[in-house]
Amino acid sequence: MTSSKFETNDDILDFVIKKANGIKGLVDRSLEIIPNQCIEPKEHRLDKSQIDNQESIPIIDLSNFNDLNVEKSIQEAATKWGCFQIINHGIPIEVPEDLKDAAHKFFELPKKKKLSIVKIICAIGEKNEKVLEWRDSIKHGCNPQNDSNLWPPQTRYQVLEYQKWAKPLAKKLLEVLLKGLNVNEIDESLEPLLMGTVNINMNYYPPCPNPSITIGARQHCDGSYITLLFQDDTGGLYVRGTKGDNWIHVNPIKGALAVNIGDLLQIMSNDRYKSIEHCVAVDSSRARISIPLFVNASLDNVIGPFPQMLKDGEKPVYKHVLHSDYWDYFYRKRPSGKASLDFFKI
Ligand SMILES: O=C(O)CCC(=O)C(=O)O
Ligand SMILES: [Fe+2]
Repeated sequence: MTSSKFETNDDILDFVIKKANGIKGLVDRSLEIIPNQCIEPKEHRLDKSQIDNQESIPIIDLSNFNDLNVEKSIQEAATKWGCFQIINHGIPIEVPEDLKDAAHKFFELPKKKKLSIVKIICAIGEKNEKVLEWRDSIKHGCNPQNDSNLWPPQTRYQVLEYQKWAKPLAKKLLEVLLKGLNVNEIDESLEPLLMGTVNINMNYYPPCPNPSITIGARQHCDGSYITLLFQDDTGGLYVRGTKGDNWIHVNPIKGALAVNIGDLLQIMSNDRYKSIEHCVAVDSSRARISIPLFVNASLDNVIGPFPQMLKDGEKPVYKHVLHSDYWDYFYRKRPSGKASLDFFKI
């Protein structure tokens, strides 16, 4: 790496965000020093002393999905952890593997070619901090109103194929989770609320010369109902353990998917299920790919605890708010960890 040719921090933001070169563009310029705009404040870095190798999140075998014990393990994992991995989920191994290869192809395109295709999303920290996460992302909106012709040709076919398998799986998982709340199966009236917006993102974490002072994805909860996450075998995803301040590594398992409970399900379940706080550390020598599928409400839905949660006189923990207002708040405040739920709290 050579020394930075950027004069000011604004130059970096301009290069990475406005000119959409991404963090990969920075790495390709072989900077010797990590730019200030990518140095994560200490309090948001992953504290290695809190990594707990004693705990691990449940691995649930879905070979017998309709078995009541399997349903119970899913509901228990969502209650205790907010996160679990699933194996034998029915998606043929080559489908996510092809998706991963497609992501590499896209992110490793020469800069100009990549930029002419699509805008890269860069995640930036709290308003006044403006620290960039060490990753580049793209989003594929998998909804009737989204036109897949606008997706990169390098990823289009693979994402279409993956969503064919992953969307029904997500729906089935949601159905089991709702069953645990005594909410009926997802019928026509519930489907727009529960699966109104489905997005498949691709995250590319370039190798980082000094991973201890950067963060791939800072501590957050997903704003979804659930997220299905495919990760490659690099490792680096950490979730909150049950002791409050410990972090647990989500060990990559070939072909497995991690399932995260998001804020929407914590709210709708009036705290029965817990959204999982998580973060990603980057690697010094390998680029990492992860592919989350976020199952969300539509922006014009009103979100609040299901009436079934409150029918025996239980007090609501959350108020009803317009889903789009939550995202306005999220992007304005960039809340860390579980603070994303504060907007809904009564
Ligand atoms: O890369 C990962 O494993 C997690 C990514 C993530 O948390 C996100 O995109 O919301
Ligand atoms: Fe996430």
